[in-house]
Amino acid sequence: MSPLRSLIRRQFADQRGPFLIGVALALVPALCGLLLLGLAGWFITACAVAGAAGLAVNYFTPSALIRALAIGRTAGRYGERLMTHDATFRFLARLRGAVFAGFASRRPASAGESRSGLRLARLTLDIDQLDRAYLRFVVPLSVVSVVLAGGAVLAVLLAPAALVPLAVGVVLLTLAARIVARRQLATAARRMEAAEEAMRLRSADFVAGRRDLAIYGGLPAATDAILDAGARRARAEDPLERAASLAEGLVTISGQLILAAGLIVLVPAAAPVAGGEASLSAALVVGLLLTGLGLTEALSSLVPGLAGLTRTERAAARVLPLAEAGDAAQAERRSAPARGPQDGPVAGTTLPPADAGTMTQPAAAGTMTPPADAGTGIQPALCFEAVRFTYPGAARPVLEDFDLSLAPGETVCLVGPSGCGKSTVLALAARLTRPDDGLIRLGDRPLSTIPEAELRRRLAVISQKPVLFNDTIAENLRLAAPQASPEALWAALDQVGLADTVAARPDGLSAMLGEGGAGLSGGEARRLTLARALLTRPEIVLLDEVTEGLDEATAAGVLASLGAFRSQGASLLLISHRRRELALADRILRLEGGRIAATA
Ligand SMILES: Nc1ncnc2c1ncn2[C@@H]1O[C@H](COP(=O)(O)OP(=O)(O)OP(=O)(O)O)[C@@H](O)[C@H]1O
Repeated sequence: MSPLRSLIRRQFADQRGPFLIGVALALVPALCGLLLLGLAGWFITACAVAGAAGLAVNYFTPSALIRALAIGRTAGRYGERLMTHDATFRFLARLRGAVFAGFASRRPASAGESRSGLRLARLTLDIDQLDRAYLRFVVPLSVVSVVLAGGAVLAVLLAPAALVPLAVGVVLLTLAARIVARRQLATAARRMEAAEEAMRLRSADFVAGRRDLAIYGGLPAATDAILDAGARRARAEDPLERAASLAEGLVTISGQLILAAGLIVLVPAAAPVAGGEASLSAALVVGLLLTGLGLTEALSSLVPGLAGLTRTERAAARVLPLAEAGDAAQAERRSAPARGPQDGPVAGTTLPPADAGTMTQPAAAGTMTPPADAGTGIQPALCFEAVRFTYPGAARPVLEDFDLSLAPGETVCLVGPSGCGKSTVLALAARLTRPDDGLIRLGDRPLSTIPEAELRRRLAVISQKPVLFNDTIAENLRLAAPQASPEALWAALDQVGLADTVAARPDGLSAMLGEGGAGLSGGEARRLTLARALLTRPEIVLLDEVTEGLDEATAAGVLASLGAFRSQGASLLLISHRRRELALADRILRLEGGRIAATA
């Protein structure tokens, strides 16, 4: 099934009632418009004929009908817009949820997947494009089909000869649809999207790197690169625009042919037959001809939908597989509470106390409880067993036969030369990527079997680039714990030494942060992410060079905040080269050649 058809089917299944009511309501203004034109034509002609013949004419009833049709057309259009747009936006809102759930559930291409922001921007644009399928294609096509079917019935009843131009008109409409759905246009649309992507990427690079570009004299070349992508976009758009114009022309010609069908029916009927009256009055003929003119207007409503068809189809082809993956992920999440005890704690259940040293969770069915650490007899909080990991396309694995064990409440610092795989260890522990071989356990369960929501609650990742959003301090904190009370937020801020700073702001917790946490210093931003993580009382905290780029005093403040996790009983796995972090560690592990080479 074509992506467009799948999309329409999905919307129909999602919004069955509003979908059909929208189409039915769209018929009201179309039919009122047609009747209005016809009645007005008839009325004016009838008045002129009556005036010329000196006859009286009842103009109250037609005037009232004209007014009623005008009101009906306006009200119908309002109702139709309300219903069709509401149905579409509700459908898109649900689709967005499924698409982003699908996006989130994908296996990351690699730990360092880049440009995901731009990919999301593309996806957002794609979803916006999908409103056209129903609003600009299904609704006008349904109206035109009903009106043409009505015209065909009239032709059969009044003059079958009129079916010929009517049929030619329909053939031309089909041709117009075929022209815009041509395969070559899909290629042009692909080129246009590639050029748009290049424009967006180059513009983003231009904005992010404008200072370096200015220093090294690269501004003109960067500007030319953006303009070049713009020119490529314009060239790719050309065939699409030409096809749209051709389709518009064909729709107009088919409208004229349908008008010709009207003339074939009406003109002979207006001619007086031998020895008698004409079967249709002149006024009625003018009225019906104007109705035919109105029909050409209805046909032209198809043009925008036809012109955007290729892009809508391509957008649907990209979005729908993600939406299906999202449906599956959401269904899995919904069914999670119904699972048996073999899956361990599920989202919403209370976790064991943060003192992981006393954890006594049952083992997952089918998985053996791993032996406790032979030396201490304590179950490790996090454990890598013979893990191998290779980046896609890389010649050699980064980690090979890699073992690591982190005891409950322990702080371990991972050191090693640049590129030896330290960040990869954190990415694997956070399940941002998965090992090729070997096993990673969180407590007594394989990491791969832990439901996503539970994993994110039990394990926090804090990187050297704090991720903060353009929102209030409270909402930035509640990202981790949406139900957290203001008291809990203040307590977390207090634990990282930020409570006084936030309290000093006029808006306190409601103070807005700019993009990326603008409005906070580097140290404050890092401490805010620590406070956010504290709210979930994680068992494991993974920290990647958290004091990088901070001066000694600020770094000391951030490191002091880590004590709050330790007092909650959490295990800390740090990556750092700095003496100040090493001093915190219970153990220092040196990673070299894909495995732990030394322990201190
Ligand atoms: N997304 C990726 N795709 C392919 N190779 C990658 C990717 N990310 C990292 N690598 C490679 O894997 C190796 C390990 O990278 P990693 O970032 O884990 O090292 P690191 O020890 O954290 O380095 P640093 O101390 O410089 O941050 C490096 O050789 C790096 O080039």
